[in-house]
Amino acid sequence: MKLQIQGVGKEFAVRGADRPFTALDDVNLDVRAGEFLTLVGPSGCGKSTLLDLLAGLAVPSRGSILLDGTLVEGPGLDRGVVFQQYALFPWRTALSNVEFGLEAKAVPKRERAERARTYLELVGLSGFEERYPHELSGGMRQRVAIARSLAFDPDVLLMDEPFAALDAQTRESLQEELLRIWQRTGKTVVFITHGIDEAVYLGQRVAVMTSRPGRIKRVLDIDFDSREGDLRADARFGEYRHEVWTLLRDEVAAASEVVPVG
Ligand SMILES: Nc1ncnc2c1ncn2[C@@H]1O[C@H](COP(=O)(O)OP(=O)(O)OP(=O)(O)O)[C@@H](O)[C@H]1O
Repeated sequence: MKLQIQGVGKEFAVRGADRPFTALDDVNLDVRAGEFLTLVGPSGCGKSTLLDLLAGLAVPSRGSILLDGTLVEGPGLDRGVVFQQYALFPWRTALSNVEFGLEAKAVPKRERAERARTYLELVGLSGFEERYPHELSGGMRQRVAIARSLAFDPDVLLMDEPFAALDAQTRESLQEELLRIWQRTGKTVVFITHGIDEAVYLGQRVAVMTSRPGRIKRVLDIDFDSREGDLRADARFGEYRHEVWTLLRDEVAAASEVVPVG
């Protein structure tokens, strides 16, 4: 197993409330090496909280997270994180943004530039190396962010709604590219999304979360004969989509009934 999430809970202190708020409660999930797992759930169910825990940006209140059998205790270069907002350095060019992670790994300067070029090419951005973030479109910036997280060659990619801010067409082409990159590199990917189509299209498994507190409600295997061609036109795509939709509908209804503590 690449990642093991075992009995994980996360509480937050809430101003003015005498009890803490339970964002995650007893989350159990294993992610296999080389797997593409998507995570869906109603708004506020704790998806980003769970990703922060996997990234080591926060610590669980209960339970543990293991990466290759070792307890995750902080961020590390074995995990690359891509957020919804591009989080690029505005004063650095695309190339220099991608080189950033390599500086942390003490890769020599010449090799850094070469590797950064290779990854920019992989995400379809050859010719844009010297552009600054403000000179790139939203989709291009997100490609740079992906190239940056791939460049230092992490085993695991953690992605928090990376395509949510993009228009439908750009999103679809980036989804396709991400699948291609995943197939080529064999990374383990955990991908959070609001989109049911996106979850079914990208994931080999889709984990559906419950609302408040967040738990894993069900993990569905998405089993297409082949990932070539137009998956969305496959009859089974519609069936999986409906299954996830039904699981989510109950949770969204439950979430809207609950009055938040504090
Ligand atoms: N630092 C914090 N302090 C207090 N509460 C927090 C904190 N971070 C998150 N929460 C609460 O924990 C719950 C889960 O938040 P989280 O951002 O993980 O949800 P999400 O599923 O990613 O939501 P969305 O889909 O809307 O992005 C929310 O109710 C949120 O208000």
